[in-house]
Amino acid sequence: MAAMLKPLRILLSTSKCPQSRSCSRYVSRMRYVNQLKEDDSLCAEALQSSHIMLFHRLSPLLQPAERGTFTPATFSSSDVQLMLERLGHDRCLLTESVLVGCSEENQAQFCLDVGELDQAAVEDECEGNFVELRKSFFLLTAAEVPIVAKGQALLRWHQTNRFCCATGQPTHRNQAGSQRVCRSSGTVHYPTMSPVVIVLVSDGKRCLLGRQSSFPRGMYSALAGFCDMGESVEETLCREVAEEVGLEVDSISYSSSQHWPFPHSSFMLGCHASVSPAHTQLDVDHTELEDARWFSLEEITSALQMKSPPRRGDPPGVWLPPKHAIGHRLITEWMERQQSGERGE
Ligand SMILES: NC(=O)C1=CN([C@@H]2O[C@H](COP(=O)(O)OP(=O)(O)OC[C@H]3O[C@@H](n4cnc5c(N)ncnc54)[C@H](OP(=O)(O)O)[C@@H]3O)[C@@H](O)[C@H]2O)C=CC1
Ligand SMILES: [Mg+2]
Repeated sequence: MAAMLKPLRILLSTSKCPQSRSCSRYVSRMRYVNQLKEDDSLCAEALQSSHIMLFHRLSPLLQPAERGTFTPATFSSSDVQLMLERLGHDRCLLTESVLVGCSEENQAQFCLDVGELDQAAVEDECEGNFVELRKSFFLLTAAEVPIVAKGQALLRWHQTNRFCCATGQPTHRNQAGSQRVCRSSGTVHYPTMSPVVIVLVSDGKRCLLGRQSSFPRGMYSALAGFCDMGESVEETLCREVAEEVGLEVDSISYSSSQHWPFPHSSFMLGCHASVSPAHTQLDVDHTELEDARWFSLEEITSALQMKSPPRRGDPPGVWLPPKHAIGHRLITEWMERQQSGERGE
């Protein structure tokens, strides 16, 4: 029987706001990660005693956790090296790991794609399953999603940027995987994200959601659109709302942001916007959206309570984005504001 890899149960930590925790620990962690990005030999040393999350063709390895939940499987680098040897693979694959952060205990965290290995054999060794990233978003906690999304996005970037777009020559990564260099021109390439504005429009009593034909059945979300070159967030927001539903917004407020790995790393800037209750007639661009409509507070409240998407044969119901998506956060914020406004009246 194959020797099983013993998973490490560690607290996955992403960067936290300096004011929210002990400042000095946060500062030392951030500086350590920065050093690892800049110093290849320090990073190679850190890799030898690091924690590693595994992916197979960009799907993260998950293991069952308490009460029917799942968690990203994390292993020591020596266990990963032993597994690579047992499966007849070169230990060198380990150096293709990408740095994703560092634990509260200053232990470097890496992600490695073992797509060259037999998927079932790795799953057997590790007592877990590789789960497609979108699906894994429904299984993981809010603390685990960002680091898994970051790991997948970085691994994808390396897989698709092996050649310099200016010279056509191969590019070479640094040990942390935070950049690739074209040695023939000296150009340094960094991982990129496309800025996207996502906006929840309200007329004071209702909020506006749309759906693309590619969304799962019954799912509606806030309007979103990529920023054009040279645009500000405000300009993108006004243009997208005008293009997609034919409305002019009166006011805008920023909510929060999120890295979104689908389909190719967007940087989502989440906003609320209001339109005049006198100008709410929609003129939907059906080349962009299959449907868009206004939703009452009651409709949103009951849609947020749905635990699973509508199945085939169920009565048509509205399904909102998963709880880790910024679209979900904007809708929840709007609902809470409406409820507190109502209570205050
Ligand atoms: N996290 C969340 O809650 C949500 C996230 N999103 C994400 O927001 C993103 C943008 O939303 P969407 O409504 O599709 O955007 P848009 O309304 O801008 O429409 C998408 C189209 O814009 C064009 N486009 C322009 N710039 C880019 C670029 N940099 N990358 C890709 N396409 C571009 C493409 O057209 P063409 O193919 O004709 O060139 C594409 O089909 C999506 O990737 C989606 O995953 C959306 C909703 C919720
Ligand atoms: Mg759009």
